[in-house]
Amino acid sequence: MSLFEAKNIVKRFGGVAAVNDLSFTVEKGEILGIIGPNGSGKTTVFNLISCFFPLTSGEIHFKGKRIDQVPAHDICNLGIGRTFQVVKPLKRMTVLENVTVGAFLRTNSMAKAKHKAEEIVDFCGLSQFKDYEAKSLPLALRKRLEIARALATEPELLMLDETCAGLNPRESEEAIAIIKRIRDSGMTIIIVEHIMKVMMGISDRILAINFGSQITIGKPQEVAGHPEVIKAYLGDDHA
Ligand SMILES: Nc1ncnc2c1ncn2[C@@H]1O[C@H](COP(=O)(O)OP(=O)(O)OP(=O)(O)O)[C@@H](O)[C@H]1O
Repeated sequence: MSLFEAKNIVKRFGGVAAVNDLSFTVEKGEILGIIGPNGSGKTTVFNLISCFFPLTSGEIHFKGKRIDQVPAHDICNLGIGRTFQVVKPLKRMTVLENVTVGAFLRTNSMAKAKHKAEEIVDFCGLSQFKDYEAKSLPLALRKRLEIARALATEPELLMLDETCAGLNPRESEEAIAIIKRIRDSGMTIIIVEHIMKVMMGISDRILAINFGSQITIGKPQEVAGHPEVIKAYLGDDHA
């Protein structure tokens, strides 16, 4: 049984099918990358998985249970963590406090939550900033904090939405190094990134979508060479 399964999921906003009959699985320990041009439905897929929006039709299963009817605030409890394309830290709290809030999902003990948060802050390379207010951090560190907050909830499936967007090449490399460390810890990840090189290097499989529908799914090399993927990214002349 797959850890995660989306079955024929559809999301319509008025007349627009943002996600149109997508089906895919994610195996335990796997990294699935989702690629597609702007507006192709990647963030909507994340919002459907985290029950931010109700499905128009289809089903979502996690650990063998149907979860698409679960209230959004319970999704994290079930073991699905996510970051947002637009980062949303608790601005007036420090880095450590932000991560501690996440850790409270799994414990009522302040000491245990703080200990867990310290470990994760360290893992994400944020130790020297742990007493900084979140609002004072530059974007690259706020993005790292976003990952740390999600990790603190001890997810079994982590969804990373454009962690490298807005970062310069050096900051992107640092973010990728953290994502690789998370991968090496055995975490199951669904990742959306615009930088193809990042997606090729980090994903076990890639799901390519356009207009909310699947173009293809498979190993990174196969997907990158697929004529429809090349066409979606570069236009007809290159396919
Ligand atoms: N809340 C909403 N209401 C109406 N339409 C929406 C909503 N959210 C997304 N859409 C539409 O659904 C489609 C898919 O958008 P989505 O943000 O999922 O794409 P994306 O692949 O994540 O784009 P990007 O790469 O630019 O972040 C777009 O046409 C978008 O305008």
